[in-house]
Amino acid sequence: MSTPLVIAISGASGSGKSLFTENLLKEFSDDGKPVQILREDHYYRSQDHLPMSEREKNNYDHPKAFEHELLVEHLEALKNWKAIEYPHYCYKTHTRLEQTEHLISAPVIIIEGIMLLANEALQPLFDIKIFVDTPLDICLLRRMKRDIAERGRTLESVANQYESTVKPMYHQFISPSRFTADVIVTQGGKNRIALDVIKSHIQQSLL
Ligand SMILES: Nc1ncnc2c1ncn2[C@@H]1O[C@H](COP(=O)(O)OP(=O)(O)O)[C@@H](O)[C@H]1O
Ligand SMILES: Nc1ccn([C@@H]2O[C@H](COP(=O)(O)O)[C@@H](O)[C@H]2O)c(=O)n1
Repeated sequence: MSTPLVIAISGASGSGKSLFTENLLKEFSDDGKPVQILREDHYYRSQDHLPMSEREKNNYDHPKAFEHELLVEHLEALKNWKAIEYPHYCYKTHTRLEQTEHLISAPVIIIEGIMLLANEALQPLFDIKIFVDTPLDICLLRRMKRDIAERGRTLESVANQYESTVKPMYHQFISPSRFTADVIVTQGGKNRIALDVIKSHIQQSLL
């Protein structure tokens, strides 16, 4: 049996990574090819030991906020057709959930997240590296809507976090990581041509 193909999808928060991933997944679900999806956000470090007031102050846009060691371990296992205990994360309480999910490997594994291309230890595990490149002002507007509707944030907290960590960390870590990508996707999660090109490359690799 061949080694699973691992596709990393990165870019700024609100750039359209999740939508692009969902749309790519649909392409393969329609064809009946098993695909497994992972999210880097699930690997945010547990903060059970800290009170909420401390958790709220954390810099979630620094590479150290993620337990990348565990993600490396999990990707290595999946590449060897072994199952993993996939962590789950809660943005409202800023910590991991107690329950994990037993996840089996698949011929295609897609992982999406902001810091994937900024971490050297992860690079050898990726077969295709994609960077979703969306202007930051559009990312901010999308993030505002989403964080208020889905992640229990206020307009003021989104604006403060954006100025203090999201924007500076984007320029320090995420934006430079685009140069390690194989493909840069403009127009966010709905770029039909990018989806077709990547789908066809994956199909060729699976032959
Ligand atoms: N090309 C697009 N056009 C319109 N809305 C989009 C587009 N791409 C993403 N969105 C919307 O923007 C929001 C953030 O996108 P999402 O994929 O969650 O970003 P990310 O995963 O990069 O943080 C979502 O509500 C999504 O539906
Ligand atoms: N407790 C947390 C954890 C993460 N964030 C923010 O999420 C962003 C990454 O997720 P996307 O789906 O937007 O890519 C990142 O920019 C963190 O600031 C948070 O606010 N709270």
